[in-house]
Amino acid sequence: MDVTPTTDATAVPGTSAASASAIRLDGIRKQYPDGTVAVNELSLEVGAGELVVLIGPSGCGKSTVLRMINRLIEPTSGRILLDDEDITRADPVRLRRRIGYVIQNVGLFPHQTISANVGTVPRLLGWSRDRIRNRTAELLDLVGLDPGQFGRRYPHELSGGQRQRVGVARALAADPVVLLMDEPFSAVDPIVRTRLQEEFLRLQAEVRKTIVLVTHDLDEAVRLGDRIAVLSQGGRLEQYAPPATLLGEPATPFVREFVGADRGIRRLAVTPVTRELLAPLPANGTGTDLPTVPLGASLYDALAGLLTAAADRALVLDGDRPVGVLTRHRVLDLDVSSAVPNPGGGPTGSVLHQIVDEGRPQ
Ligand SMILES: Nc1ncnc2c1ncn2[C@@H]1O[C@H](COP(=O)(O)OP(=O)(O)OP(=O)(O)O)[C@@H](O)[C@H]1O
Repeated sequence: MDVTPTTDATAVPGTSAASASAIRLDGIRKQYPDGTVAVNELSLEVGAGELVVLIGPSGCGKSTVLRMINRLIEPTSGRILLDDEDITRADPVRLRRRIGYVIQNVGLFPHQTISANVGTVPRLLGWSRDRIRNRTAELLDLVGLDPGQFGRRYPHELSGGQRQRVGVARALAADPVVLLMDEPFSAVDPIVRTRLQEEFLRLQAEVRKTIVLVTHDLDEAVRLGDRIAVLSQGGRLEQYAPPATLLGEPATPFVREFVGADRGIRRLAVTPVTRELLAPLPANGTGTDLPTVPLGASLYDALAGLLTAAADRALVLDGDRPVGVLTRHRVLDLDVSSAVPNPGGGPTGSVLHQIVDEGRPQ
């Protein structure tokens, strides 16, 4: 993706860290008129520039929380703050111009070109035509779509993945302080989805928006989230933690069950190979036939490399320099030793051992 960082946010606003706001949910509650309590007394803080994922079973109130932040749904009680500003009573229309919103299936206007779709909010804000044109081209570039090629097309002339990228570009158009994303990648097939997630992570590294993203997909949550909030019915916050903590130390039986049988494997995907895990290098001249793993790679990738090579040990490289040896058992034992007490009979590292040992070429 051709990414051009913007340093002067007043010239072409849009991609500066300064344009992200912290969010604080302070005891928010939503009771619908029929008596359903969708969210009960939820408090949550999201740092400026942080990507937080809300996850939980269907009907636990994820979308309600998201839509309370941009006031598409009015909280019954509680407060929502952007930085230190209480927005619970702010004008919702003006508020929504500061908050980008990306939904499943994007919701592009079918009879408008891609450029016109991306320029929707800037037009509402009364920007000049030149400024809108420049901004639209910049945003399309940023999400990996050539403005010359795609700007004049209509939504039906794009693939699902391309439309999803346009949705992200449109949400970023007026340099929102917050981006809300409700199942943004779920309408595309798994391969496109993974690619969009990777592109999105690169984009976020560039724009550093404060993002709250709702998903059903734990892998997506683990891949994208700086922190993950697990909700159970009634918008109850079960745990709010970085992915590795959530997988390694589920705080409640609900979370343990929710993160499921393969949490050991998922956890490996978010844990890097560090020097502390390494055995000393083999004696001079030996070990050159071992598979190699870069320092900092995920333990999951390291283990996959070991299994592919049918090897018990890999040489770990810092750049070109070998710095130690990672053994298969070290990876698996690490998972065992860090597993939480497991009275519910859920997964432990020993399950990992079993999966790996049974799946391994003899
Ligand atoms: N307008 C409404 N009136 C009454 N109840 C509602 C209304 N909208 C949502 N609910 C209920 O509030 C609860 C939370 O809904 P919400 O859409 O926030 O859940 P969710 O976690 O986003 O679900 P999903 O993952 O299935 O999209 C559900 O029990 C739902 O039935």
